[in-house]
Amino acid sequence: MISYDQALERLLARARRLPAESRTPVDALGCVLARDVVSPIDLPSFNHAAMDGYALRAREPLAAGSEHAVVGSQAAGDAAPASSGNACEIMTGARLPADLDAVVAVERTQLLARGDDGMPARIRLLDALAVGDNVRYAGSDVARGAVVAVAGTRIDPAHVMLLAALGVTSVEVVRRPRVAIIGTGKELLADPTRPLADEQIHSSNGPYLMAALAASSVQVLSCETLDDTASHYRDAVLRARDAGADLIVSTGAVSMGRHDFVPDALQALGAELLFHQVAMRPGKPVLAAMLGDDTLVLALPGTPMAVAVGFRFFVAPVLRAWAGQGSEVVLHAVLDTPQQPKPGLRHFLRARLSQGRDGRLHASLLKLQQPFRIQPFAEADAWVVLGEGAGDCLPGMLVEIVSLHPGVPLRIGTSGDSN
Ligand SMILES: Nc1nc2c(c(=O)[nH]1)N[C@H]1C(S)=C(S)[C@@H](COP(=O)(O)OP(=O)(O)OC[C@H]3O[C@@H](n4cnc5c(N)ncnc54)[C@H](O)[C@@H]3O)O[C@H]1N2
Ligand code: MOO
Repeated sequence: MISYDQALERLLARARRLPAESRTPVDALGCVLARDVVSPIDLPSFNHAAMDGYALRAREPLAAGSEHAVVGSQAAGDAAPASSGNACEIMTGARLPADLDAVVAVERTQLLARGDDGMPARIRLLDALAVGDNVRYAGSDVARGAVVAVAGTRIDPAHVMLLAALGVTSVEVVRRPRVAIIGTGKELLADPTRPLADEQIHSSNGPYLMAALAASSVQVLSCETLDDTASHYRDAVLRARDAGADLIVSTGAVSMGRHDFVPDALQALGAELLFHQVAMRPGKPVLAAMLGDDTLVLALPGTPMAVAVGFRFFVAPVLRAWAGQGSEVVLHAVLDTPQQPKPGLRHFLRARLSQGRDGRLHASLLKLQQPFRIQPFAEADAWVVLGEGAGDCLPGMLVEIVSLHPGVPLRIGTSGDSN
């Protein structure tokens, strides 16, 4: 049986980067940039007022109490007016007239006179004013030609705002991976609107994988639920491959039982076995195989936590490699619960996180860790990963933690009762 690290290495050795495609920034949400994005313009693109008030010329600093004639009014969207040399009424976001270089907020002035048209004609400054006061300079946010997002960045709404402000109409992103899901087991009821027979269970692995994959911006091609017939599994695998799946994730029928046909079925299809059984808990019976050069099959054990671990610790790193992203940053927390992991196995344990009074992140293992239990998964904040040689783990030691779902920041409980 190989170790988790060896298994992951074999997977990543076969993970080629997916091709790039062009998308609008909004359509690129959740996709990973294949190339750096360079700004085509300065942002802001012109010097503009940060306040509603008056634009003045302050090359020589203007003293508090100084009086100024006001000519004209400039609102956001107005073209730059001809230079008058006088003060000019101005609104937030309006382009600064070419010869003016400072803005005073209207409430920091005294209005001395209005013109016949009712417009401000003369003002007095309540404070001194210097060049650049309340001016937002062209290029002060982003300079034209600057790299604003690097290849490997996952586009989030903040990037969409930035790209839109720069007038970027298309970006090169890595094509979304195409994944097909196959659930096996004649006990499974896939349609929750139908009544559950005594011998049936609701299928939760398929919906979980659909949700987890969608949250990773993967295109889910299909989600099939099959009985325990090997030929049905082979047909479903071939259907998924022919539909263009980069990855087929199946659940169940991969262990030692009479009905665990997956290893033989994949062999019969001529798949190249990468590994079967990994020294880890949960999820030990996991199998990986290549169907040709382009389709990876990950056959996860059916037990719900074996599926969750398989997704988080095998599927997620492969998705990163396909997107040209490196491995995730390794995070640590102080262990609050003693644990005696079985030597030689990599353990993935569900934990609650809190920020202790010492200001550090603390991980408290949930009591019920059996892999069939789903409730503690929904209560957990993170995975704690214990290595094969972790030995007796005592409270106070630092342990590796991994967010429950890829791409989602760590959820941290608010109890704060750790010390
Ligand atoms: N003799 C041995 N028996 C088992 C071993 C072993 O080493 N020797 N390993 C155990 C481990 S660890 C796991 S994990 C399971 C995995 O078995 P399979 O991959 O063959 O999975 P199934 O038997 O098909 O299902 C296991 C369990 O999960 C339930 N299940 C399956 N699919 C779904 C689904 N879509 N939604 C919800 N629940 C599902 C299924 O009903 C079973 O209860 O094998 C151990 N046995
Ligand atoms: O892989 Mo299993 O989930 O330890 O029962």
